[in-house]
Amino acid sequence: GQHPLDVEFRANLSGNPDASQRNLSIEVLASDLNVAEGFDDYEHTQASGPWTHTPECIHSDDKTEEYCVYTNNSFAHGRGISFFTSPTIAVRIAELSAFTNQSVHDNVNNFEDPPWEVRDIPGKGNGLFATRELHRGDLILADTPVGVLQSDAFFLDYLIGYRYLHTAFDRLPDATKDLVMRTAAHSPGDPYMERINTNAFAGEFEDKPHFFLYPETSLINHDCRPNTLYYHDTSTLIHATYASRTILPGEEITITYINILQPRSERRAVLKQTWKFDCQCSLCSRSTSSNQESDTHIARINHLQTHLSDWSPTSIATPAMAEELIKLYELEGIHAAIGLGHMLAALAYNADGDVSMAKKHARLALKGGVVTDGSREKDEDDLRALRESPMTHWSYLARKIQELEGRMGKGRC
Ligand SMILES: C[S@@+](CC[C@H](N)C(=O)[O-])C[C@H]1O[C@@H](n2cnc3c(N)ncnc32)[C@H](O)[C@@H]1O
Repeated sequence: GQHPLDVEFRANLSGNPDASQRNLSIEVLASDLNVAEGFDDYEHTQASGPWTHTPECIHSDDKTEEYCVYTNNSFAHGRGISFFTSPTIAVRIAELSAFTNQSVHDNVNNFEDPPWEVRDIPGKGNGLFATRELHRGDLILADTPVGVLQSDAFFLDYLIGYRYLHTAFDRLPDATKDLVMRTAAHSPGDPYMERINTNAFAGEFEDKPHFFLYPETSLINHDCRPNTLYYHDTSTLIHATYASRTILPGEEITITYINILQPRSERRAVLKQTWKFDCQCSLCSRSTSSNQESDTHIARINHLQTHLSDWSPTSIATPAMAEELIKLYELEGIHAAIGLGHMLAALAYNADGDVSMAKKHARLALKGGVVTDGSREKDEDDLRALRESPMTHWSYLARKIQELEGRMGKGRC
């Protein structure tokens, strides 16, 4: 599993240079949609599932790849949703609780009395500002995506992909289309594609890369030391953003668009390239010496995380490394990772046979909230098992045993 801080959640979808290298049997990109060859636009006649419109499909010349627009415009009590994805994935989508149990969306997309207001900030556009004091774990907003798009679908032919993108959004209810058009577009170009590029989250869905557009979450600006963390539930499709520390009224609510465990220069380069702004965030605008110190901490954090996640026989991880990691997260203000730090500490202590320290950190990890690969439930179940019964947990003495086996192995040779 990957830690969320290791994942770039937002990335650029248009004009991917890899497209030409992909091994697809497709015609050369046609300059005019009307003369594009090699594609059959056709409608699926055996459409089934929760779709309110007939899926519209595109496929590669050799028919090994097919992608369709699937819309349900009553999704989430009338907000609607469109997918541009493969038929096999659409079958799986129809089975999600998001479609089989409408009540999962009873308390989302509700912005009647939010703990924030939208303000326009010079140089940043709109942003969210807290109107009440928020504490770690408080919900800031939860919304469902209006567009979910498999990136591969665009590699067949960008221009035709754009047309399907338009079909996907045009089929949504008018109020939802307005929400989409109210999100920012940082570059001129196709209005929908630019909104995806500026606002969408990139993630895996059914093991394939997809982009998710959440209209309200899109209002949150970036900070390299954000005061929130977020979870995406792949079953309900709800994206929920929570406070990761105390946020005072009037303070801007921020998330990170990038892996924040990179040095300042790299962070700024990605933000400039993908989101077209020069980052002046709380961290980036500190003095050079303060940033050099932070870069050193970040390098050390990456080093410690790597070792503490290493369960191979050659792992050199120790509980002391986990304690150092937690201190560094705190020192650097990486609040979202505190739960992860305690989880790594719980495992490191248990792997060393220190059951009482393992239990203590398992408790703190559960309290802090932890998500390593997008599945909070999985991590929490594992931590609860560790807290209840450390000696039967998979991690118990794991590194000690490996160390012993290593020594015995050497002895035998
Ligand atoms: C997802 S949108 C955020 C909301 C946006 N400000 C709006 O008006 O709707 C991303 C865009 O906001 C701007 N932005 C986000 N964070 C920023 C920051 N820290 N500094 C300057 N601009 C920022 C950039 O133009 C970026 O492409």
